[in-house]
Amino acid sequence: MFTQKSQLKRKLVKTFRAGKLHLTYKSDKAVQIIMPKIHRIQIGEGRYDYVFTVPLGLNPADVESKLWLFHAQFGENIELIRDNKTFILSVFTSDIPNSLTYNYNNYEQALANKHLPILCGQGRGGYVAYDLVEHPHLLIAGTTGSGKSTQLRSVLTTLIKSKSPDDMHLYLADLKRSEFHAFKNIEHVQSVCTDIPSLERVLKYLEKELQRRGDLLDQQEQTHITDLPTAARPPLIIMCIDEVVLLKKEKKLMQTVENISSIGRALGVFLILSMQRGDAQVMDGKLKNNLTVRMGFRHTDGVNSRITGTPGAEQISRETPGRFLLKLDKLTELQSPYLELDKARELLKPFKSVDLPVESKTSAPPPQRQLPTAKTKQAPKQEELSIFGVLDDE
Ligand SMILES: Nc1ncnc2c1ncn2[C@@H]1O[C@H](COP(=O)(O)OP(=O)(O)OP(=O)(O)O)[C@@H](O)[C@H]1O
Repeated sequence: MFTQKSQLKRKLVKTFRAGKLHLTYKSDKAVQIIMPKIHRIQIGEGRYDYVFTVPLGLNPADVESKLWLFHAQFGENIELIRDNKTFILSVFTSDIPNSLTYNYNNYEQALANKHLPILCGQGRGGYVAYDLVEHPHLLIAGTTGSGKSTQLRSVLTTLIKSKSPDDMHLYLADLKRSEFHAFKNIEHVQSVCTDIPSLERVLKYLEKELQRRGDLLDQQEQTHITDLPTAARPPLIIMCIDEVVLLKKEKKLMQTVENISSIGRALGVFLILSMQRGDAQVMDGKLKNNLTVRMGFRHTDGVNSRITGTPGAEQISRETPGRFLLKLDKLTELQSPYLELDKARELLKPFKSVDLPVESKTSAPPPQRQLPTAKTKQAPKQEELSIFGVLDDE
């Protein structure tokens, strides 16, 4: 280990020298060179990381401007992150896999300690997942066959497996009627809409829910739903709309979607939207700014991938479905887990409630007349629907 670290250190010092990334003091008798200080070299699985700081007098921007030099020395799979005078140079020794079979057990560590863990995939540094509560509202975009639906399936299945139906409610909308069959009658899933009227009802319900949750936070003098005591905390809600572009002409519905994107974070209501390509009209104004995380699968051209917010997604090869660029704090290339429909059905089996007629589940959101409390958190069973009716015109 010691000799390996010495070799790695020499490699970095050589890079500093080649790029003249040091201070040089000359006197009559000698030349003194002050190199950046290497504080740590950490060797991990599939990667090693250097932590170094530049000496006072050397502009840290010079290091950043010579990124090409680090690439020349360490290869393409590196990442250079700067925090003031300190840099972390990560060198990835394993490449991104071309395919990754979904295996929930492998992701448990990446999913831990997150309110709503969004499993993204595997990158050069290992598995990547983030918390939707910390980074609200997700857009998944990519041309046909690029792997969006598979990713949605994996994201939703992972959420269902890792969260209890008391803590998370899902509302799914699929106007193409091609996705989400596997999620019908799953305990967490409050509704699967396949037409505009049913989606309209759900969004109306969510508008009221936002209002109710805002009132609750006022009463409890809290700013975020996750700050409430567990007993008073309503479940986190995710509204997931596949091919949201189909709603473009539905101004009222889009208004609600926008509204959720603006105020949903504090109130515990989040969006996951998907579309085939970045649509400037849909991705206009508020919505664009509020969808803080983007997954850009293969795009057909650079204009669309820039609208999606994942420039470079047009260069993803047709040969690697499931490959995408994740825009979180920065752009990262990842491979999404491949979860086939049959396998998803198998994984979801334990969460199926009684097999009810599809219509009753798809036609209405749960009839929650008041904010769910610990006792009422669980969505009422379907039989109760007929007693309460639909809350549209409350
Ligand atoms: N993560 C993945 N790893 C390997 N292959 C994948 C992955 N995701 C998708 N594929 C392959 O690509 C095909 C298309 O994927 P998918 O249906 O998810 O694309 P899509 O972008 O949703 O397309 P559409 O918009 O037409 O529905 C899948 O049938 C599968 O063969």
